Amino acid sequence: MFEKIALVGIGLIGSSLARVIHREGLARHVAISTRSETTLARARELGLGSSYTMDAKEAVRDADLVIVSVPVGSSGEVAEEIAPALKQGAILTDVGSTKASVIAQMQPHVPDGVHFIPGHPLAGTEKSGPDAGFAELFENRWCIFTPLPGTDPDALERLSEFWRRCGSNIDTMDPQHHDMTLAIVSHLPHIIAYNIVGTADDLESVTKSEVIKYSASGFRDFTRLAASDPTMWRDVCLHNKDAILEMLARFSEDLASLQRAIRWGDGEKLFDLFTRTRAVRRSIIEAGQDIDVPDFGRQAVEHPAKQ
Ligand SMILES: NC(=O)C1=CN([C@@H]2O[C@H](COP(=O)(O)OP(=O)(O)OC[C@H]3O[C@@H](n4cnc5c(N)ncnc54)[C@H](O)[C@@H]3O)[C@@H](O)[C@H]2O)C=CC1
Ligand SMILES: O=C(O)C(=O)Cc1ccc(O)cc1
Repeated sequence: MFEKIALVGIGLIGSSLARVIHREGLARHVAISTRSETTLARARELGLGSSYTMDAKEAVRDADLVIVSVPVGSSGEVAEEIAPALKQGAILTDVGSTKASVIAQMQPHVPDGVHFIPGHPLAGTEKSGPDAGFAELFENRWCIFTPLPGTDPDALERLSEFWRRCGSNIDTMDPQHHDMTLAIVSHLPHIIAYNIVGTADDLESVTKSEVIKYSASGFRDFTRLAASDPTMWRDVCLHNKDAILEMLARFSEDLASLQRAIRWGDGEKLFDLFTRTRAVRRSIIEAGQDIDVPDFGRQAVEHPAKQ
């Protein structure tokens, strides 16, 4: 599909892209660049690309597609660094979990004649680094684009086709809508997980070994999310602040209402809420969106409805 693809950042997402690009033969040359020497050496050991450099400018030179896969707080500095070396007509995209902030950071540096199309694959795990990636990560997952006004339709179609070849389904929306939606479906669940595991870790009446020994699967599910990369999630919180605070405010109100129902023995209210939420889970399954992640996401479980 492309003569040369440059991957800036080669962690979970960048290395998964490298693997699927190789498997599907999507580029003749894959240039890999990252800031950390150790990570770059590991990427080389894993044979993830065709060339390796600490100099992002060198990696993106002559690339037809440049994919920036770094924590969202670093996207501005990366854009500034690579801008002078971007080829005319190249497509520049990212995979960041927040969109309005990434656009605000990157767009000012994008030269005329380069097609900047912000993107976000809704696919990941709690792991990070080049060893954590796998070629199947994007299979049957959504990739959302938040194109800027005036985006070249041909460039958008080319990038969409690339992600389809990686296994994803494509959707487009505006960045604010993306950030509000992701705040409730992804960012809040992670924040809640960090909080509950932190609360359990603080408990003095229950020893740490009891938390580990008796952790039921509900708590264990939270610990998986709470094991996610601290740099990445610090940046998500700082760069989707307004939407997250809005969702946290709603969540806190609803939690207070739930707390009151428990305090006053309002079983009917509890039963009604739990019935409503059970229906949400059923709708997800019926929509074929129930992609379970046993073995930390390495095997997508086929849902019976899709067989
Ligand atoms: N982990 C996940 O489940 C998902 C992550 N994302 C987004 O993908 C992006 C990358 O995340 P991961 O691959 O999970 O992170 P990661 O921690 O596995 O990898 C990050 C990579 O970026 C490099 N890096 C950091 N700062 C840099 C800089 N200033 N210049 C050049 N390279 C730099 C690191 O050396 C590393 O190679 C983030 O923006 C994240 O929000 C999107 C979907 C899912
Ligand atoms: O590990 C999980 O369950 C995730 O939710 C992964 C994830 C993290 C961040 C994203 O922007 C998209 C997907």
